[in-house]
Amino acid sequence: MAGLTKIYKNGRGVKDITFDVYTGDIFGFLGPNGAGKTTVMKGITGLNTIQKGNVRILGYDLNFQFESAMRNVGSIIETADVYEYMSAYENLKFVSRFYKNVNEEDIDNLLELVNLTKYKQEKAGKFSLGMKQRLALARALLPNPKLIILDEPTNGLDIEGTVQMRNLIKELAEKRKMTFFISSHLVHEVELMCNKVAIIHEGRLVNSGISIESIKKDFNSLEDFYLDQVKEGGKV
Ligand SMILES: Nc1ncnc2c1ncn2[C@@H]1O[C@H](COP(=O)(O)OP(=O)(O)OP(=O)(O)O)[C@@H](O)[C@H]1O
Repeated sequence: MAGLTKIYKNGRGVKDITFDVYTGDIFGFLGPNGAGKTTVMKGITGLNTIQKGNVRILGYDLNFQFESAMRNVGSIIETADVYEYMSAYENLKFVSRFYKNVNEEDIDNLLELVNLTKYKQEKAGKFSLGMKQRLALARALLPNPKLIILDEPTNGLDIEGTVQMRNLIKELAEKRKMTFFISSHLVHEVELMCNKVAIIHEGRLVNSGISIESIKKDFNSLEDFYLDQVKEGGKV
């Protein structure tokens, strides 16, 4: 992504966001509330129009080859929307009609993967937030995407739900070689889940695409690094 800019009418938004996510990364996009994470994620999934900048996904230019670019992308942006009046199975079955080559076995495998087999026939409206998040993730995985974009996937989850989601993401990255781009305002969560981090603050990128392992050679924690970086930018 190079120079991504989206300024809303009220003057807020994001400016000149540039970084690369590489295959196999679990890339954390870290920033406080209102920093601009969702705006960037909407920009790279076509949910809002960007005013400037280029986004390439798996070699495809988002401006000119949108469908090819998005064919390999699964995403959950803002809310884990599920159809509450449908069962877990029906949710996946319904959405699977939009994709070629998804069969019953794939749906069962996904339900198993996100630990919802037991609740296959239960209405999603009765699910906990964690279960809804996992169902939404299963739905995003239906087309077997190479890149998964998740906006605050552990937001509002309890400890168990958070651990389950984190382990699931790590498992998918390791075993299925999926690449993740994940936004979060939770520094510890990013430290535990991701291998790289970019920091956004007040609509500007403070730092981009650094390996967390290398950060921890110089800093006690990602939190110390974050505070150092944001201070250096004169922001706190
Ligand atoms: N549709 C909109 N119209 C005007 N301003 C907006 C709009 N959407 C977001 N903003 C503003 O743009 C800035 C970035 O918002 P954004 O939702 O991208 O931040 P975020 O980092 O995702 O925050 P959060 O973690 O709270 O969701 C904020 O100041 C927000 O108030």
